[in-house]
Amino acid sequence: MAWEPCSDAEDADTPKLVSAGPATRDGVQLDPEVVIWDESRRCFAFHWAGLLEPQSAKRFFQDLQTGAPWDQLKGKKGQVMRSTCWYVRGGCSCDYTYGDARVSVTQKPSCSFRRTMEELTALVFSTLTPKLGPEHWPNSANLNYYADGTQSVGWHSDDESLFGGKGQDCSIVSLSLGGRREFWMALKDSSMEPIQESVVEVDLRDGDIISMEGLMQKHTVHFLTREPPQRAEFWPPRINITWRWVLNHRRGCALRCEAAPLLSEVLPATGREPSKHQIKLWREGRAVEWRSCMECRHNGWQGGRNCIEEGGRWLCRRCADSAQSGEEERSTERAARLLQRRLVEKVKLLQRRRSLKKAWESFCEAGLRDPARHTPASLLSWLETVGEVPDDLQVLLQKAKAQLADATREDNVKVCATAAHRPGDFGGEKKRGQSLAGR
Ligand SMILES: O=C(O)CCC(=O)C(=O)O
Ligand SMILES: [Fe+2]
Repeated sequence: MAWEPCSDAEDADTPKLVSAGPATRDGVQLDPEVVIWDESRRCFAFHWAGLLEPQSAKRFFQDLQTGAPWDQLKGKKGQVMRSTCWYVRGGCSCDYTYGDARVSVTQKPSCSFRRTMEELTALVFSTLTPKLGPEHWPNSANLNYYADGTQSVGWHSDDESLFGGKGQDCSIVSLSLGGRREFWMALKDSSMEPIQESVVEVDLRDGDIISMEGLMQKHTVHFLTREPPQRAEFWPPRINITWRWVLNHRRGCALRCEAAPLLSEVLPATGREPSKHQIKLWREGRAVEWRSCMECRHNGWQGGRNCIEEGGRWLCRRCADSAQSGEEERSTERAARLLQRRLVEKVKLLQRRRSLKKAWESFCEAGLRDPARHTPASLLSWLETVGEVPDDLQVLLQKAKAQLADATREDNVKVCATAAHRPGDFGGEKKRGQSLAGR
């Protein structure tokens, strides 16, 4: 079964989703990609590429990398699986237990860590869901630090009773900072194992948000893939923050007796027409087999991942994409060049006004006054500061900013991809990856 609607449907009330925002940055609406819209199971997931702008993503990454009270989680053989940290806010003091780990609240988080988390929470939720008052923002966040590609999280659901996600709608909002990693979601079978054919693969990059809402934690599991140790260093560190709403507070927590309103009661109606069943499966109806990709031999899970047959070879999504993307890349480059030329001309034109010439010169404090030597991102940011982005470029501006942000991130990622796609002799793992308890 790929991901068909189920006959034993869940409650069909229109979902009230944090993801219905609508997310808005600088007055411009940012529409997510629908990754999962399954009304029959009440499962919803959305992806915003680059919701955080690269400069703030970078600053928050640095602040958290050095300032969060990380605890290393170790596997049975003593290897570091990842580092974690649990943050509570708004009066909640609950610990978080999952698998065989209990993540205690840091007794006295440093002022600077608290400040960073509060600032980040405010930035993310005022952008993502501007209609939701701060009093309804999530009261907790789980943070993960992955030092390289070997560190990951095994298949699991965040279905602990703390969040009530087995019986009622439960929203989780996840922010990625730093290196790109692959995030997989799948329907789970009766033994909590992922159903391989239903695996949905998403690349998460710096500044991206992915949400899981409704009954995702009841029906699905998710996973952050691991890269083989031979190429671990090609995967830059990544931080992930998943905000959650603790509903069932523990004994001893001041919020235990407070009847918090259900998030669904305070959220505005979705405004989104209930749509057809929509699952982002990359292979578009083509037959898949679970096997080791013949190109990259990525270890995926249980020795493989979904692959399609391409010219007699079985390739994973990433390798099939790079086999087909030559032409696409050229047209993206061409579009970027045309945009750059247009922006240069605009800046030159504006410099004929004395006040704007001065503004441009002070913007170019490092001495690069020739607009042609600036990147489109820099030209755009100056045009924005002087309120001179032409109307017809507004939409393009947002798109270009996202693309440029992506391209900047891709610089890093290209290094990884080159290495990751180098055929190697590191065979897929034959053993099962991580168990749920060992996540
Ligand atoms: O790092 C990620 O993207 C996933 C983290 C996660 O699933 C969790 O913290 O429960
Ligand atoms: Fe999770």
